[in-house]
Amino acid sequence: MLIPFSRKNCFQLLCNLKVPAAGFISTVKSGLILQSVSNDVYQNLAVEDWIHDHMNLEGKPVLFFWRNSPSVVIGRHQNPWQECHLNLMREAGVKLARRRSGGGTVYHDMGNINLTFFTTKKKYDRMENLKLVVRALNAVQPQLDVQPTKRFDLLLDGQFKISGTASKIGRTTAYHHCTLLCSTDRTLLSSLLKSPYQGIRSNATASIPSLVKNLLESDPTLTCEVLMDAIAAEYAAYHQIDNCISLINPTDETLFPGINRKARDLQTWEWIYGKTPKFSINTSFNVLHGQSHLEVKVFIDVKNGRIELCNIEAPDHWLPLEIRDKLNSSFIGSKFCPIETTMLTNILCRTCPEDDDLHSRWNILCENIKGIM
Ligand SMILES: Nc1ncnc2c1ncn2[C@@H]1O[C@H](COP(=O)(O)OC(=O)CCCC[C@@H]2CCSS2)[C@@H](O)[C@H]1O
Repeated sequence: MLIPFSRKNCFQLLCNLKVPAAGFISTVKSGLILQSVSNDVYQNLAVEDWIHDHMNLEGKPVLFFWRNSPSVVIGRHQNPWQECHLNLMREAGVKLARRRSGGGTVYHDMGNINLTFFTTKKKYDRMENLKLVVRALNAVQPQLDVQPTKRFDLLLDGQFKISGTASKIGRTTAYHHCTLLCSTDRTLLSSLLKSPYQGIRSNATASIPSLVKNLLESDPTLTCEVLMDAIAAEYAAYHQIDNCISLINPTDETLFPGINRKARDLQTWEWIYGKTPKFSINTSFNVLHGQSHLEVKVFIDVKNGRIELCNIEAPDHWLPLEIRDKLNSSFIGSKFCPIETTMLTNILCRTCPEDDDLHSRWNILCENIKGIM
């Protein structure tokens, strides 16, 4: 990829600084346009946290561009089992991240641009930011019909969503972040954002699905680089700052002291799954027994991502009551997660009577339970 002159220039400027780089970041004069060199969703979300927590944005707004390798990003108060196809994501190596802002679930890949507009709380204005993006899009392609909606989405041709918005408002500073679909894999997007898990009840925020489209499908010249350059130019003109994009490395502790810790926190099971609002599952599956099918019912309550209550109901002749009771009680307190369940059920299985038939039923049951995680 060719780095435009303005980007390379700024990067060199940042690298050649004599003063500590963190000093540079926090002593910005009038505004700054940053772009991450990382495609790691946790590292990029950590940059947002860092700027939000450490920068004085008074009179110095910041625009941050970032792109990620394939990831699903859920809102702060969402339930990943309700929002996405976790099994498919594991198979396809797609990361799951929980962001600090509210709202719905989106899919990211290198064809999706994320924009974060950092301001003081007073200057926070999502519509103003979206209008700026629309002006930038129309500057490169005047024929594009893009409009912001009341929900702060951007719609192409009045019906296709090309951008979704979320925000975080702190005590003094705030950020508005949004996506921009340029050339994302739409097939993967829609298959990953469909939950196969049945019978979940919760008060978690639900996403609002839309028809989506990529800008590149309307005009093949609208690559991510072209779009970022156009938005940067519009932002620079609006804020009367240099049209210069500074490349930043989100693992650079000299620039962002403490940032790697923030990225690690965002990657923990406790944050991604453990912050899911309390939910319950009421489902069932059929198992083959001789020539007929039997129904196994499952009721599970999950709090902080851990099983608080478990009730597996199956006919006694298929699974003896004492074994079911053992399974139900040993699940309590464990993570609602297939890896932990595999470990737990393997250990428990060794305590079962040595009976091949029983072991095979046990395996069927455990595979089905893991299938709902
Ligand atoms: N990347 C992307 N861009 C736009 N729309 C998308 C995207 N991925 C999925 N969707 C569609 O939006 C809905 C969810 O819409 P919903 O309105 O529920 O949620 C959002 O829009 C949240 C936007 C969060 C933006 C943050 C910015 C940086 S980190 S993530 C989903 O079901 C799809 O139909």
